Amino acid sequence: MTPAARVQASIEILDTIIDKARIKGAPADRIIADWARSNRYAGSKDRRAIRELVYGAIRACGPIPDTGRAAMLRLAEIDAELKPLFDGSQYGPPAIGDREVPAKGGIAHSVVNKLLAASDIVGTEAGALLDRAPLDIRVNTLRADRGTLELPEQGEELLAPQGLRFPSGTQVEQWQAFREGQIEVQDHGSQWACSAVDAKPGETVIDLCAGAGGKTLSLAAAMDNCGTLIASDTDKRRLGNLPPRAERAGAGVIETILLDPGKELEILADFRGKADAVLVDAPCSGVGTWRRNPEARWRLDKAAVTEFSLLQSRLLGMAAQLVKPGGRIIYVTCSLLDEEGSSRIDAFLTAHPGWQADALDWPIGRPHGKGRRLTPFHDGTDGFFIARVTSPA
Ligand SMILES: C[S@@+](CC[C@H](N)C(=O)[O-])C[C@H]1O[C@@H](n2cnc3c(N)ncnc32)[C@H](O)[C@@H]1O
Repeated sequence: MTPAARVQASIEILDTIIDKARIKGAPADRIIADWARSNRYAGSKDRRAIRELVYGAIRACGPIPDTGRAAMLRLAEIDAELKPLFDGSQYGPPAIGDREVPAKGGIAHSVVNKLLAASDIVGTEAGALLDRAPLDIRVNTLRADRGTLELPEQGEELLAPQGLRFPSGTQVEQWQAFREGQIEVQDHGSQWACSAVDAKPGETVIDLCAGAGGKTLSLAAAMDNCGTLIASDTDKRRLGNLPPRAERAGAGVIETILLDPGKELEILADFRGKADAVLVDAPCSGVGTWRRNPEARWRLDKAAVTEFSLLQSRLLGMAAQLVKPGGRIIYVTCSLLDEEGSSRIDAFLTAHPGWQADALDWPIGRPHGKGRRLTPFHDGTDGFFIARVTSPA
């Protein structure tokens, strides 16, 4: 494909992304993958360049743009090499008209900006939410150790004991160490969220919202495959991705349990009052992951945040019934909105007298409410709120 044809293809993909974002349909990643599947003439270099252009344009726009072309024109305002590619050539985008207006820049639409400001996310702190994320891995101690593992590239050692950082886009999935389960892709902040669980061999630990098990695998390593580790979720497809990952990682201790929304506690009845720790990695708006999903901000509205906050409180209430006396709940969201973070823990502590928030005394993040906040700007991680509360003994 010519450079101009790549720009035009990106504009068409952006049109679909914008349409789908308006109706909260398919995410950008899936739309790009679908496009690649149905346009086989695009080689790997074309696909990579198109992906860069699409994500570049999404990052460059603040509120949702009217069209893919307006989004690309916005990117052309900050990337001087793009403008000449609007050349009207075959398969390329038509020349830029005198009256054409690029989409607006900024962080997000005004409602989301207000939500961020209400949680003290402004200025450079807000801008960093749209940076490109590096590629962090966790060395899986069930199969290797950071001190001795040899990798094709030397990563930067991170503060998390098994964390290494590589440049964005490093294809670690192609490394032998990945195929052999010696490393897992996991954001540095997510590694700290797991360390808040402080899971020990022999304990009973429930990862209530396990998804595809990114954090469960880390808990299995911390437990040295010894004890009871339950990975539950209401999403069959996500949870179904966990067993093959666990096998690759040698994490034999994990048991998956599919939950029925509304009947979670019935299904987990055997564990009531038995868990040493319950990790609630709750569904949230994902504000802290905009570096990876910048288009998620076009889908966010106040009603969605309120809906998430209700579910988050319900999950915390469930977790309280699962822990044994003296047990702990670790609450994590990859959001920086207080309504999904510190306010949920405040509400939990008010509704559960006798429970106490633990200090998470770490070399990363800052205290925030009764927990800790990690941000792309300060910590170079995804944005997280992390808190640990302990029940009366
Ligand atoms: C932030 S994601 C979890 C990510 C996962 N822990 C990881 O590290 O990859 C939140 C998960 O909560 C799940 N979920 C939503 N409602 C739930 C419920 N009522 N009970 C348990 N899990 C739920 C979603 O399906 C989603 O997989």
